[in-house]
Amino acid sequence: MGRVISKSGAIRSLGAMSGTSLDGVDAAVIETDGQEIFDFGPIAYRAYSEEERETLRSALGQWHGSKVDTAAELVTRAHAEVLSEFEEVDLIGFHGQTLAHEPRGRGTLQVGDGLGLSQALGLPVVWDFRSDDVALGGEGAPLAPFFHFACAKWIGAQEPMCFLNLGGVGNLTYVDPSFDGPEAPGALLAFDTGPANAPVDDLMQARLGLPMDQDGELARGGTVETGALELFLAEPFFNRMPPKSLDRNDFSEMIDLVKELNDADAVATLTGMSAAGVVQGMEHCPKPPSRILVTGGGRKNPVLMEMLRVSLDCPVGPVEAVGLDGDMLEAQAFAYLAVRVARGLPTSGPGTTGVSALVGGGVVSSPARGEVVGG
Ligand SMILES: Nc1ncnc2c1ncn2[C@@H]1O[C@H](COP(=O)(O)OP(=O)(O)OP(=O)(O)O)[C@@H](O)[C@H]1O
Ligand SMILES: CC(=O)N[C@H]1[C@@H]2OC[C@@H](O2)[C@@H](O)[C@@H]1O[C@H](C)C(=O)O
Repeated sequence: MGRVISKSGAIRSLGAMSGTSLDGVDAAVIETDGQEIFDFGPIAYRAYSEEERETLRSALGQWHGSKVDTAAELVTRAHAEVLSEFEEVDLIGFHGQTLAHEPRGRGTLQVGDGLGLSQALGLPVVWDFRSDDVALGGEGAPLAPFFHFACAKWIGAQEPMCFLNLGGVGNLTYVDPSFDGPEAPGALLAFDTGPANAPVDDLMQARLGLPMDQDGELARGGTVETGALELFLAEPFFNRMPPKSLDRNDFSEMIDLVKELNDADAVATLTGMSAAGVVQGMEHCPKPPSRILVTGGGRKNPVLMEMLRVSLDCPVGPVEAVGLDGDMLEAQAFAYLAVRVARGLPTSGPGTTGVSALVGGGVVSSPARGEVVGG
């Protein structure tokens, strides 16, 4: 059982993320006051089984109905399993699983029952992080940037730099650490860069029954088909000014652009598209960044990383180079954001989601009191 959340001082917060790759639940503890990172704590991972992944996949793009309910139950159960392993935690930040994201349309949907988790675990749970931002006209994503600002301070960055997350979707955060906090205009610029691993994973699954192109082995032997790459870059998304965000399957028709290609060329071309989206996105950085630190599963794909290195004129490397954990950064982000919500601090702003003013989203559910909106 955790302590009562105080108004100041360090909180041990446990964050959990079920990302767009549908691979599993990442969970990680951090100690923070909602501004500074004091320490990183234990981590855990709970993979989805093949059957569970299929259940989630079949609910993607749906807003209600039995598939959504089944997915939500599965997400809540998987989180309860992994989160109950942790001890000495004060607060939980529960992202849930995004099934649909249409910020300028029907909204954004992250499934999983935060109130039920709170009651099962006996701890306050912060959840539904994105809805308020969307309701106020923001993209609702990406939300990790306020945490990236704290990470830049934690690593002692002095110059503008970028964090690049290569998950199912890619997202980039430009951080200028000369500002005092993430709320300051100009401290952050963030947006989704395009699809990252999702199209490669989908093609590998459809053609070869494999979940990913492990270590870029197939792409390494293929050639990028430039015609398909040009068609991809002609998509209106790439001409839009940031902030901007994507749903996992917004670019699922990319697979059609490579349908005539052999497996190696098709995967190489989809990998090249992911890299090209990032390269295009880098043009929006207000100043040239001193380095790009890469997080998410795509940093383990040497072919994708090499494509980025040859096209970008600043050092590109995994976040492990500065002592961060690229498998856990998103879970840590939602642990950090939970503390900000509990303390009434904003979690997004004009530079990160395009919302017109700072927003502190999120719902706080406590086991005793039920649901309380806001921090
Ligand atoms: N060794 C590897 N070689 C190639 N690709 C890899 C490797 N390891 C992981 N990946 C890719 O990374 C993906 C998982 O990335 P990650 O866990 O960052 O995604 P996510 O958090 O679910 O997505 P998002 O950040 O969009 O929510 C896998 O689906 C796979 O495509
Ligand atoms: C709607 C949604 O869940 N978006 C995710 C997704 O995965 C990567 C990218 O698209 C990013 O915008 C976001 O996640 C990260 C954690 C974020 O909010 O920062």
